[in-house]
Amino acid sequence: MIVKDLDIDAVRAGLADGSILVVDVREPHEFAAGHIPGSTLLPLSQFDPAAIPDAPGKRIVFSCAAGVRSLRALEFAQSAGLDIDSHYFGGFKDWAMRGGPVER
Ligand SMILES: O=S(=O)([O-])[S-]
Repeated sequence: MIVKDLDIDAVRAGLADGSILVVDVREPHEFAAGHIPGSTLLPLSQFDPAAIPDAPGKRIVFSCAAGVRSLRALEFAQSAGLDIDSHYFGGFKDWAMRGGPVER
């Protein structure tokens, strides 16, 4: 499996220049309580690689609470033959702890 661990600076930069789409694989209630602005929800519990949004020109970056489920999502996506290799290893906990803006 190929894994690129992105830190908060890489995620912030990618969101700022529009080069990434953050796909949040937490559960809906976690997403509703707060998420990274511009991220989209695709819970790992119902993970369907075909449901990963089509984001031309953007790199898909999985994110969860603390990097465990996002790694699983990478595994599922790569098993399905998708060219997705990046996750935010610190996840939303890191984002919120470091003062990243939170959307509800
Ligand atoms: O979201 S998590 O699986 O890292 S706790």
